[in-house]
Amino acid sequence: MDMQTNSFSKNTMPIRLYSSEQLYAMEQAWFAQGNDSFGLMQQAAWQMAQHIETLYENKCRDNKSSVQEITSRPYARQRRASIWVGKGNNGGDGWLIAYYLQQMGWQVQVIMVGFDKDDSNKDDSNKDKQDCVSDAVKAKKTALSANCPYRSFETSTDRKNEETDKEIRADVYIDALFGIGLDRAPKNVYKQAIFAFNEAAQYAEALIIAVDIPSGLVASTGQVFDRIAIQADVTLCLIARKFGLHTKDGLDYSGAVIDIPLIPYHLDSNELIPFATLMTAAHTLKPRRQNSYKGSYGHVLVIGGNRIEGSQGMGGAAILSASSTMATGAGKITVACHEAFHSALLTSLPDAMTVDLHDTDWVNRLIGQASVVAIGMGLGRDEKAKLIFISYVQAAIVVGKPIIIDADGLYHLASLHSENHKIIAELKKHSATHQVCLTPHSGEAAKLLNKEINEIEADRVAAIRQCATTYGGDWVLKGAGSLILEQPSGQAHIYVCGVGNAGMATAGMGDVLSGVIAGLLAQEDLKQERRSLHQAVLIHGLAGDILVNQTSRNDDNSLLVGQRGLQAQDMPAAIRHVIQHMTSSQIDIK
Ligand SMILES: NC(=O)C1=CN([C@@H]2O[C@H](COP(=O)(O)OP(=O)(O)OC[C@H]3O[C@@H](n4cnc5c(N)ncnc54)[C@H](O)[C@@H]3O)[C@@H](O)[C@H]2O)[C@@H](O)CC1
Ligand SMILES: Nc1ncnc2c1ncn2[C@@H]1O[C@H](COP(=O)(O)OP(=O)(O)O)[C@@H](O)[C@H]1O
Repeated sequence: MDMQTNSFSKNTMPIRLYSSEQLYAMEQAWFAQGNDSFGLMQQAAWQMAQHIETLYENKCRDNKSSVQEITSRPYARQRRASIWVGKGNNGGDGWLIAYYLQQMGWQVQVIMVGFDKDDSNKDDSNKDKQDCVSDAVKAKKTALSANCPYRSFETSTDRKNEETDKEIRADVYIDALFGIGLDRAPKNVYKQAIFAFNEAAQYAEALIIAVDIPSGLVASTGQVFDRIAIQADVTLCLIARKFGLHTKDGLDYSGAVIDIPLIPYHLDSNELIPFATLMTAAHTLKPRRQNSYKGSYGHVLVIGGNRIEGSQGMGGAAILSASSTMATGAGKITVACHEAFHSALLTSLPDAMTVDLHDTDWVNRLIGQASVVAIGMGLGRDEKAKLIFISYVQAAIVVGKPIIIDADGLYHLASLHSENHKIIAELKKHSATHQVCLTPHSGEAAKLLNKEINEIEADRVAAIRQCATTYGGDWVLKGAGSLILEQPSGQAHIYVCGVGNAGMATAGMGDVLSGVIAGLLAQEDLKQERRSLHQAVLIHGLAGDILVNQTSRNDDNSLLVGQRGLQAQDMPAAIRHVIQHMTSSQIDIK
């Protein structure tokens, strides 16, 4: 991969992401080479303890109100850590962190969650002989032999009325309840413990550290069940980056992620193919040739913006898409929309040419002339719109054009799939030799796969893979941490978009994305990866970030909008800004 990128964020290198299964496989491969599993746990915990101390010192330093306290005494009182442990190896890490922190002079308290009533006093020598929990048991014994204070977590029913909370009010709360082994919703004592942990840590205004992954977050999917998860400030990620930290709920619960690599898995010649790749920087764009003209940068045909009799119009979708296309630098654009919107379109985008969406002869002729066809944005879902969709997609296939399908186009595609319409197979065949990009959100993906939205959300990677297998082409599954699946030579690779923000959760943002994709694809002077689908998604996300100032160098404050109130119509100006930075020398904006 060409690593020349232009960054609007601190980390510019792509980051390989892995699933729980891959993480376990890495560990096993390491142990199979004769390396000791408890030794690895000790290393992990020791390094985490060091990080925790540094993070806490940094927090104190950054916290202006405590500056005096800090300067007047390095540690006037002992630093205090509350470490919540589960029964698995993640809990094992927690016990050892307690052990090392205590050695480093911290006052620690371990809160055991899910242990049997008398587990705390039990001699674990028998259990020790069992393989499944031996490292965690050894870790616990290590901590107990050093007299680390501990107690069992008390559920609301266990707790006696007169008893007050016995927990220390800690400076740092450490979550070692579940790691990558979490495979179902935390219930009963675990659920209560997670809520109690969050509440206690927030009340104490403490630093919240998650060991490996916040408990409650599923490493392979980024899903949190019913909002039951530890809300971390920092996640200390062991061995390799977990996919779930960077998409969906992971973005809300993980905080800053610090890698603790531990084993040299990347040096292994049988290296695992990553589950996905996290991208936060776009590829730099080369300047245009001086001796060029509009035809050198492609002609995009946007087909959408319909008005269905008796219902509302959707001209805005086509206008937003077209404006974004032009903002990326496409040479020419024609919009095939309902005649009722032509004047509105020309008022907001005089650069565009227009044609009546229902004038099939003209539109078919234009499909032959265009470099890229983007169809579906505000196209409408009625039968007439469906027939138009079929006819224009077929025309684009016949003349061998790249096709982008979004919004209502995806709706028709889903319905055509359920009817076994031949266009599905034709499109798939076309996608083997031409670029076909499809951009559903979870609701649209659910229709395309004939599933419920929660099934899509439960495993977005599986969903995007299934979309690609069923329909062919390259895909974006939109949302927080959008997934992008590209299969340039038949081999699917998944990217996670590491930029973008919740301000972009507004109507019309998807239309903007389809415009960016079309605009890049049309510019054939750019190399393949510079007009790839993940590049388009990154530009879209970076533009959204510039508008809400999630970049360190937002030198054009006139663009600033903020998350609430961000509108899709703000995007073209921001896209131009991003493209301009990407075309000049590398700039670090965060
Ligand atoms: N020696 C090692 O094997 C190492 C392990 N490491 C740590 O080990 C962790 C993985 O350990 P484990 O595989 O033991 O997994 P966990 O510690 O995440 O716990 C898994 C256990 O919890 C149970 N469980 C899962 N979901 C549950 C739920 N919702 N409610 C109740 N119980 C639930 C599972 O059935 C299983 O028994 C990593 O995340 C990492 O923190 C690291 O120390 C690196 C070295
Ligand atoms: N929370 C978020 N974080 C990052 N990006 C987001 C977020 N919410 C929405 N987006 C992005 O905004 C766009 C919204 O698209 P879509 O839902 O199709 O909107 P519409 O149909 O109204 O045009 C997608 O590219 C999506 O990834």
